[in-house]
This record gives sequence, C-alpha cells and structure tokens, in this order.
Amino acid sequence: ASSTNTTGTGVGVLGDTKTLNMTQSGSSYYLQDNTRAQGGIFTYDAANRQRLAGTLWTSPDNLLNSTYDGAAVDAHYFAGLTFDYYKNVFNRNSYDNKGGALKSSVHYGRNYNNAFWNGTQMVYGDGDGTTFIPLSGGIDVVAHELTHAVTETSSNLTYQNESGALNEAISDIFGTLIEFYNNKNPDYEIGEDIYTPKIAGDALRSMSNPTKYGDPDNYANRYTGTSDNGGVHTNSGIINKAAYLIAQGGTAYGVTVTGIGNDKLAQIFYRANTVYLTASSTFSQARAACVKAASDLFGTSSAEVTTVNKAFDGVGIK
Ligand SMILES: O=C(O)[C@H](CCc1ccccc1)CC1(C(=O)N[C@@H](Cc2c[nH]c3ccccc23)C(=O)O)CCCC1
Ligand SMILES: [Ca+2]
Ligand SMILES: [Ca+2]
Ligand SMILES: [Ca+2]
Ligand SMILES: [Zn+2]
Repeated sequence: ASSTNTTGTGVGVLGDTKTLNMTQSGSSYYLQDNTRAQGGIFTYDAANRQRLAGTLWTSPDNLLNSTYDGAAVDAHYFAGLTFDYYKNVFNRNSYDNKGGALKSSVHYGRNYNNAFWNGTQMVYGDGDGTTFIPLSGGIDVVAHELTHAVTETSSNLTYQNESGALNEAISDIFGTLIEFYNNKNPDYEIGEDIYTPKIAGDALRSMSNPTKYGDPDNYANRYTGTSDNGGVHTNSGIINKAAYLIAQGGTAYGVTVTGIGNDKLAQIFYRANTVYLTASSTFSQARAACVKAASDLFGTSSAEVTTVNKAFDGVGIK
C-alpha cells in the first residue's frame, strides 16, 4: 500500500499537546515527517534495549497520548522545530545542508540517564525518574544533539580538550537559541525541563553563570585533566559565558560588555562554525573566528566586533 502524509496529535513528556507530521499506510500510522528534509524525519522506538535504531514508531491511530508515547512525541516534534530553525534562520537544509534524513531513537536502554548523537542519529534515554525524565522532553537537549550533527558537517571540531569544549558550547548555544526560537520559558540554562523532576529551578549547566554548577567561567580556571575527553562539558562553560555576554551583556572579571542580542549571537557563531573554525581550533582561535565573523557581518569597527572582543576578554581568552 502506498503511504500518505498526514498529521497526528501527541502529548509530550511534560503533558503538553502538539501536532505531529506523520505518514499513514494501511491501518498504521508512523512517526515519519516527509514535509521538511528531503530525506525525511524519523523517530524510532528502541524499546528499552541498546540496539539502534529500533523500530520506526508505529501506531494504530494518529493520537499519541500515552505516557510511553511522550518521549517519541517530543523527539519528533523538537527535531522538526530544530530543522525549521536552521532552514528559516540560516537557510540550512537539514543538519548536512543537503536535506539529510534526521533520525531519533527514544526509550534507549533501561533508566538511561543521558542522550547522544552517535554520528548517525540522535538517541534519548528515559532517565531513572529521579535524575532525569525522558531527555527528549527538553527542547534545548534535542537541539543540542542535532547541533552536534551540524558541527560535524561544518567545523567538525574534534571532541576533546579545547576543540571539544568549543563543540560542546556550540551545541549549548544553539540548544538555547532554538529554545528561544520556540519561545516557551526560554532561558540560558541547559536541560532544566528534564533534570531532577523533584527539584525545581536547577539545570545541568548554566550559560549565564557556569560556576552555579561547578563549571568555569574564565580561562584561568579551566579544567586540564583527562576525564570527559578533557572536560568538554566543563570547559564549555567558558565559551558559554562569552556567548551569554555577547547576547545579554554584563560585567565579568572587571570587563563590561554591551549585549547585542540573540540574533546577532546566532549569526556570529553560525558563521564561525561554518566558515572559520576547523577540527583543531583552540579557544584563542575561536575568539579570532568570532571576531572575523562579526567583522564580515557588521564591519571591522562595529559595536558588534567590540562586544565580541570584550566578551572574550571577560572570560580571559586572548
Ligand atoms: O550530547 C552530549 O554532549 C551528551 C552526550 C554524552 C554521551 C556521549 C557519548 C556516549 C554517551 C553519552 C549528552 C548531554 C550532556 O550534556 N551530558 C553530560 C551531562 C550528563 C548527562 N547525564 C549524565 C550522567 C552522568 C554524568 C554526566 C551526565 C555528560 O554526558 O557529561 C547533552 C545535553 C544533555 C545530555
Ligand atoms: Ca527553559
Ligand atoms: Ca534551557
Ligand atoms: Ca529539576
Ligand atoms: Zn554535547
């Protein structure tokens, strides 16, 4: 039987209702969105195993409102929204700018307290219900994972030490920018919607104040050990803080920065990631890349270039 594009309704991890692009074939409905990337957007059920991708999400109807459905609803919806952001803001056609298929698997493993991009697809655990609830419920998490794919097909920053922390920060930055694009309780924290359901007001990381969760906000305080690929999720705080200062302004270590807003932050970091950064870029080279990008976009003696220089001064990166 031929399959036709249709829409469905789903209830997400946090109980919110959203419209889904699906396909229907015979008496089954699938989480396959043919309306965006030429390659399609697909969501799979890993059925609490660690074998990927699992089974394409199949339903006897187009109403996904069970608790088990929630993780798939959000993975599918937020992947589509992230596609829309990159297409509408940067005219980027999927993660690879070639309309490549976007695949996500949910219910990965048992009580799996994490999520990841494995070079081919996005993968989301359910969490154990204490540390995490299903991680695809966080738009900043989904956009973070998809941005790893964008970075891999752009600068391809090596996932260790300073280039790895840059890779991480770019995912946190665009995870946050896409959370603002969705405009539902946007903030500069990471993972707040799916982290510690019993504790309000906390998050995995903070871009506005990385030290709140023990991450550095200055190069002088960077982690130089070997865990977590040389602290990629820790030293990202230094770049995250610079990005926050660029967008919102503030004073850091005696340096006062005038904010230029999220849209210009987005333009600067996207151009840096797609034009100037390379796999081995260091923090210092990232400053130069952002200054060059800002100069290209706004002029060498623009207020935007001054803001970029001041922000990197504020986090101690020369
Ligand atoms: O994409 C990433 O950078 C993270 C991918 C981590 C991973 C890598 C390779 C194999 C498995 C898992 C996943 C996220 C992350 O930042 N993870 C951190 C924090 C974290 C989540 N769950 C944890 C459990 C234990 C320790 C740390 C964590 C990490 O893995 O460090 C990104 C947004 C939220 C989850
Ligand atoms: Ca939020
Ligand atoms: Ca957030
Ligand atoms: Ca919490
Ligand atoms: Zn990451």
